[in-house]
Amino acid sequence: MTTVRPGTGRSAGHAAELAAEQTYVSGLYARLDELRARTVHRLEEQLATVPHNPQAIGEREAQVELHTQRLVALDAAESGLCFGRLDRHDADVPRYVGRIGLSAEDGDDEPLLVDWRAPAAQPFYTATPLHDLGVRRRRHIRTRGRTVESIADETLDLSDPELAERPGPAGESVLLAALNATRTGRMTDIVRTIQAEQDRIIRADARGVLVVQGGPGTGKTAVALHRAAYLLYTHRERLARSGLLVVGPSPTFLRYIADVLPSLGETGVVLADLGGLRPGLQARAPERPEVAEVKGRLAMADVVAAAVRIRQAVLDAPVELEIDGTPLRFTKADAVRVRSRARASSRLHNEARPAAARAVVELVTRRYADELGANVVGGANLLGEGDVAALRREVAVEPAVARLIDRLWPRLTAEGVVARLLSSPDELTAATPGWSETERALLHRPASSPWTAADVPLLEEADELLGADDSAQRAADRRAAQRRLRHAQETLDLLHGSRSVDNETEEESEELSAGDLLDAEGLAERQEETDTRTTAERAAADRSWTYGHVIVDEAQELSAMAWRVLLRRCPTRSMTLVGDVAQTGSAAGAASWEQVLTPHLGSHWRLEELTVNYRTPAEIMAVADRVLAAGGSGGTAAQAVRSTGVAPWSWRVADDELADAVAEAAAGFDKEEGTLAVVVPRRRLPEVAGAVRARLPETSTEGDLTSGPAVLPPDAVKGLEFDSVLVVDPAGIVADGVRGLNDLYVALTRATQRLGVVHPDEVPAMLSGLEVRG
Ligand SMILES: Nc1ncnc2c1ncn2[C@@H]1O[C@H](COP(=O)(O)OP(=O)(O)OP(=O)(O)O)[C@@H](O)[C@H]1O
Repeated sequence: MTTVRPGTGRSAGHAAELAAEQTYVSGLYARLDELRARTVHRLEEQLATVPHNPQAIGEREAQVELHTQRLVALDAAESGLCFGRLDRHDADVPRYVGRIGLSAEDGDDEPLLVDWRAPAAQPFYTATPLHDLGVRRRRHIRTRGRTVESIADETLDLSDPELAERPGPAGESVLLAALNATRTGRMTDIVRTIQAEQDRIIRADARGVLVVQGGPGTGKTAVALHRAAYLLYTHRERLARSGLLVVGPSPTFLRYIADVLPSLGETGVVLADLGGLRPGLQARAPERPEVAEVKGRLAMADVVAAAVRIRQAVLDAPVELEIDGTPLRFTKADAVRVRSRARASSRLHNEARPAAARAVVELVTRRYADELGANVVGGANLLGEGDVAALRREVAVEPAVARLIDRLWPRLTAEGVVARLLSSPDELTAATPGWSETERALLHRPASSPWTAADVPLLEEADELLGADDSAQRAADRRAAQRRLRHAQETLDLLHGSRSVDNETEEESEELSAGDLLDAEGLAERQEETDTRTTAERAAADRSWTYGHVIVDEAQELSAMAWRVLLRRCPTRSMTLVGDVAQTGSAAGAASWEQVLTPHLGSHWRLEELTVNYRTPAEIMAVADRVLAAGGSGGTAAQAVRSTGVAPWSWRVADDELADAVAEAAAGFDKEEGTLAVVVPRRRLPEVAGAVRARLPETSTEGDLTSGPAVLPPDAVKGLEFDSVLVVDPAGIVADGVRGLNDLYVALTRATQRLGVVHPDEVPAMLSGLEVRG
């Protein structure tokens, strides 16, 4: 395939330039088709092979996975394959920038297309007239399908007289077009318009903890996701093995961002919110903020540890046992001895259970031997070592002894420990010395209560303390391995025996048999089951998995206990944490990054800031900034990059007419104008959602943002955005939240175009500048 590169086009007219770019872009698509066809062919070949042993199955699965990934990346690149071009001082041919890298078959020096993540593409995002990085001209190419619709040039070399005829903020207009586009309810990628301050963060060193602080709409989420794609590209091999985890604040938010990485050709990332982080559990029950705050305190680590220790019991009274008709007494002092020995044997409860069991069996055996071997005339015990060993075996299988072991040192699960702790007032009191009754009452709940997100760190903490008594599993694994080895040896013997030594010619004796190539151990290994799941699938299913990189969005919301969970998942501390301390809604969350990170990381983290708000128009930011100034905590407001000329409005209605008024206001938004969110204090949610749904049946409250208006409480809109936002009862939002002003700030800053406020009382003073509707 040949690809025509258009000339630099200094004298060509615009139409000719456009036509030349079309030819080039068509060439790129032809190459994409070629690669896709080749990949499909390879995939089909692999799928057609019939592997004959587990190792071959593993190899085939790996190949299938490789080609599938490649195909996903090629498919993802279809829309907007090429979006930029750099003309450079020192090169004759232009450099094209796009969603993936493409090279010509013959390995042309300059690739046909440079992946946006490659170092060679960076000047597309960062070159300026002052620091042109060797770039004369930057061209933005807009395509629809495979057709080049427009080109827009930016001149960086102002001394070039020809280029100087066409200076202008082309980059700005491309950006503004992207920002003004109607929203679909699903976040999209921003590869065409990444800004220089964002690019710096996306490409920052993967090592260490990077905190990205930025006001609303500064692109923190977008940057975090593009950084994930960048890291996967730059450290592909390492992260393919260890995996990358992206943590967001809620399932709705995860749905909202779910398309971004696949659209960048990356599918091997684990997305989770705190409630979904524990394999096999979806902790989704609602939680009162004050309860979540207590559960999130660092002190809960000690409480969970105490709850585990409480289960390592001693006896209130001696236990009477009878073994083969012989009565035996197991005393309180015996129980204390068992506990000391087990505690000394291991830090982890379940791993110490065999030691506890051994100690019980030993003590009972000694008592038993004392009874049976007692010399009636005094003097030494009459039983020999062999006799005692026989008694020990008898004791070990005695059901009453097994019950005693279970009582003194039960096998524990995290769910069992935490459920009992939270539902038992006695255990709560014992595990929380020095706490107030009010605090204990907040923790207390019925035994059968469903799990909440704030419970997840407690469960994970318990798991850390429990470990697993995997002695039975290890013994079973050993037996299975021995069986495989025996079987492999027999197979090899059979193969060897089938060669008749007498008839062996010289040539035949030179032939290698399976036995020559492989010993029994090698063959046994091949027969082991091969895990054919992808890294992401394995990581998501394994609570002890440690990731190569962890990205946390809305990181300000996490409690101290949640940080412990995430830091355990990333022992290398290669992490990107993005958030805004001015948007913290949860009481357990951060008022400042120092406050939340110092206990875990000391000063081992670095801070970057994003300063431009790409979402919220200046008219709305002016309102939101007044809320921030009125006492929203921490953070810095970001400068709005555009204004719409549309004034935000407020509408005062009677309290008992509020729901209907909101429904009327919601119906007043034109569907053509994109998505609408109605943000309501939680206590008014049912009433308002009911009224809006009665008027607009497509209304959602479940977090599906792609259909009709979404009626949501303030905590659920964190991280999201909508073309229009109706904030209902702002004073109620402030009064309800633990950090109510922050909640109101978040609600106001979700809008990309229009904002309305419907309120039952006087509008709060800080919102008094709104255009009044009557
Ligand atoms: N460089 C960019 N080009 C185009 N759009 C951008 C750019 N940066 C940000 N945006 C858009 O601005 C909006 C806000 O971005 P994002 O949600 O990432 O901000 P945020 O800082 O996470 O906001 P918040 O903290 O308020 O949730 C999104 O629609 C995003 O696509």
